[in-house]
Amino acid sequence: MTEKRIDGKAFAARLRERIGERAGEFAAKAGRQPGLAVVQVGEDPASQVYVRNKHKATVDAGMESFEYKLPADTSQDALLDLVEQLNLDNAVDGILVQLPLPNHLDEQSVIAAIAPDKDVDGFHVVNAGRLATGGEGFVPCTPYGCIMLLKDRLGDLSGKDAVVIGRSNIVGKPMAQLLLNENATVTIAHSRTKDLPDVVRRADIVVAAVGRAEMVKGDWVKPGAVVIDVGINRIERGEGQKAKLVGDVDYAGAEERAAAITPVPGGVGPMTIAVLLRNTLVAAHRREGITLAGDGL
Ligand SMILES: Nc1nc2c(c(=O)[nH]1)N[C@@H](CN(C=O)c1ccc(C(=O)N[C@@H](CCC(=O)O)C(=O)O)cc1)CN2
Ligand SMILES: [Mg+2]
Repeated sequence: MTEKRIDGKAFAARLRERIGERAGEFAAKAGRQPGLAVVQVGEDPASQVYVRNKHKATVDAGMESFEYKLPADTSQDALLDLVEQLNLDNAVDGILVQLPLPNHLDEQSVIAAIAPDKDVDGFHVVNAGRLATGGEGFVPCTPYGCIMLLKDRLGDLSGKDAVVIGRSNIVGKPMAQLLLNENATVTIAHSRTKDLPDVVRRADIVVAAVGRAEMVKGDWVKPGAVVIDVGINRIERGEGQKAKLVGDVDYAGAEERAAAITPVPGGVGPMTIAVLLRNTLVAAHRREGITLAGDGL
């Protein structure tokens, strides 16, 4: 019997291995490695971990990693100047500005400054528009990773009833768009949705991306549904104890009814970095005019 728990960590590790092989083939053809520039402003502890993990995963996959760590008081102009410099740098295929930025910086205008064809996060409005209209762009890494896990478990998503809880630009909206592109029937639920438990109970696929610890209860889940938990919530446990990570779904309750479910940690999170490498590989091929078979995976 297939295990209920969807092991995103193992799935992502296999993906990174294949991407590494493709990066080697690219380097042999192009005479250079694919390059990813990651910009971090300030010292948010979670961001430090994610940026460190991105650097390691990039190097392990045979790609070049360019890291820029700027002080928390960096000005908007200085950050925009760096982005412009990276837009013009031929060794850089992908640019990522780690979010969140310190409060005095305007995230939207920083994202807008990234060249769309180097926007491996898929956050630029041009890429959001391409996703919505069927163009060739970059899809945000976390939702793309969720779709990969869903297709791996369910195969064809056509005709499935899907509920996405959360409407952020970086997860909820692109997730809904990707599900629609797979011919699912999609509902986007949010803080003003009426009778949320009943809306969720109708779904074959539940994607929770609200950022509220264990908000989705077990008895909201339709028996046999597939549950994808995007939430990463840190629960402090007092003096000297490590914080506990939980998702947006009550895992123990939901697992009893779901056909399959992603854990936190070890579910969706690791897919984010694997897809980032995939997007960087795709960007490098497009920029060099080298064909990459399939979708790069
Ligand atoms: N520019 C971006 N900023 C942010 C993104 C993004 O995709 N682009 N996403 C998140 C942070 N993020 C990557 O940047 C990220 C989050 C979580 C994980 C992950 O592997 N999580 C682990 C748990 C790790 C932990 O202990 O915290 C898991 O779920 O198993 C990877 C990447 C916000 N910012
Ligand atoms: Mg801000």
